[in-house]
Amino acid sequence: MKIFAAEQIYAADKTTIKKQNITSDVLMERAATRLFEWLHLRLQGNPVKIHLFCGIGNNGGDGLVLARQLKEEGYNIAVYVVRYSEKRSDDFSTNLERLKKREVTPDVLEEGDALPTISKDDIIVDAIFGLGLNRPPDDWVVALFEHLHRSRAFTLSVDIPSGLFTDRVPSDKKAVVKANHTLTFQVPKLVFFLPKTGIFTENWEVLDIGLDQEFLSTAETDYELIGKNEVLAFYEPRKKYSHKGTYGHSLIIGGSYGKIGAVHLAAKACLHTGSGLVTAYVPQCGYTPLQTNLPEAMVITDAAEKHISKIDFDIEPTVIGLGIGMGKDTKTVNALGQFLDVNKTPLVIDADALNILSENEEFLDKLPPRSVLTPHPKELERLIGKWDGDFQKLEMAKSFSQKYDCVLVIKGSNTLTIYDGKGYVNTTGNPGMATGGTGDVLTGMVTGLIAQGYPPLQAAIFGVYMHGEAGDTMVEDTGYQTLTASKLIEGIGEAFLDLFAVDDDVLADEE
Ligand SMILES: NC(=O)C1=CN([C@@H]2O[C@H](COP(=O)(O)OP(=O)(O)OC[C@H]3O[C@@H](n4cnc5c(N)ncnc54)[C@H](OP(=O)(O)O)[C@@H]3O)[C@@H](O)[C@H]2O)[C@H](O)CC1
Ligand SMILES: [K+]
Repeated sequence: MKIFAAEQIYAADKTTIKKQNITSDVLMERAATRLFEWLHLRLQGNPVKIHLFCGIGNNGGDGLVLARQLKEEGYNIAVYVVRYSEKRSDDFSTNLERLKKREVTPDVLEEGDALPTISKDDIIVDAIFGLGLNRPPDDWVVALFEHLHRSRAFTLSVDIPSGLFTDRVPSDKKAVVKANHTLTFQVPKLVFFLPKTGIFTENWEVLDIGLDQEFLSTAETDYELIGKNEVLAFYEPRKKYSHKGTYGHSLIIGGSYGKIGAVHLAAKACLHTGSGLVTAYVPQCGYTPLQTNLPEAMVITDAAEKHISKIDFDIEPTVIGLGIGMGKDTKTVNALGQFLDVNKTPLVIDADALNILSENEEFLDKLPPRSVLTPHPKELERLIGKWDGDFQKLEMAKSFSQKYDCVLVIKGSNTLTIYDGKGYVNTTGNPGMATGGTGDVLTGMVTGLIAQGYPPLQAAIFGVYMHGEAGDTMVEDTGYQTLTASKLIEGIGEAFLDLFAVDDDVLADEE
């Protein structure tokens, strides 16, 4: 699903209004009707008090229309206009009049006014600011946000939590409404997925307001949300007359004394993702544990006992997963530099190899085109430098990826894959995966996909999705705390099966 920038959403509005020959007022009515339906389906006439806080623009207008529809259905509402500006949008004014005709006159809240009492069992609808926010809210509006938060009432934000910009991180956390749920129009917003801005809404949901389909499908966006539909398009079925050679030979290079487990995890994940053959290249201390515990993998050993001292092998791998558990011994650093001088095989680079690249920038020029780099935030910072906010981070990551022609997989709760100026936001995964070894599993999976012929970008996006899906499958049995990297590998098969599983709801409809 595409993630549109705010200007594109405004443009989609305009096109829709023109092509459907409607007024903006009709579009607002449609948007607010979706909000009403959502609430009404859940509340079923429950007399709970609903406090609707409306700004003076179209976000506020949505709130006023919702208030009118709730009133008509007999709900217990209180409506407030948060008068943070003298201006009013036309559709706001039209809907204020319509509401007044139904004998609902909102309380106007201005600087210095007493704030309404809200009980924790009430519901708050936040329609104060939407996509039009262009500067930080005034202090008294921030005080109102804090008041809403202190009430601990369920807070439903319209389109976006008020105070959240679409293109920058707010400098003051208090200046944003903390939403329990956000009902966003037509398309998800990028800020729902970034670490410093995603925290303002616990959940979000898209409401289809019928914006012009042609506009939505043809517009180019900088970001895309990756779910099952998107990765299914990449999936390559296994062929009947195939053999292990058809699915490539992955070489996993890494490990050092005390960190052979990382290679074990990556190699095993690589096998479970479908690589035809997997070989591990490790220091000698890794030979026995790997041969004993992972019989499907072959093992080549370095001359040194405890760390990699020279990368030298006589096989022709399709792809190499490099760096897990490798350490940064001087000999290992030299070995990596010499290896990169001659290597032409596609690479997936993680962990210590990334840190070595950060400390030896000249190595970056030696990477084969479209190498996949999988840093966690600290490793990313070492690679691209310090950033100021999530948006600068993304721009810096895009420049880095362009400069070195590499696919950058920024690991996090919504892992973001960057390539060729675009970002792909993953939707699978859970906090149970924040545990040692899960990164090694990802490296193995992406390597295994490239081995089978998936182009690096698709392998990265698909691998990240499947990695999260495996976690989501397994966590149902284990719970967050007990979800280990080994468990994740067990879930890879389920993740593949899930790609083709028919929804229970669909089956029920057919019966
Ligand atoms: N296609 C859709 O998704 C539809 C969305 N709708 C809703 O429309 C809003 C966007 O509405 P808009 O009127 O553009 O913007 P806001 O309501 O967010 O803001 C109103 C004005 O407030 C001013 N502003 C901005 N920041 C501040 C501030 N910190 N303090 C005071 N005032 C501020 C600004 O005007 P200025 O001229 O003063 O700069 C804003 O214009 C969208 O989010 C949806 O909820 C439609 O209803 C249907 C289609
Ligand atoms: K809002």
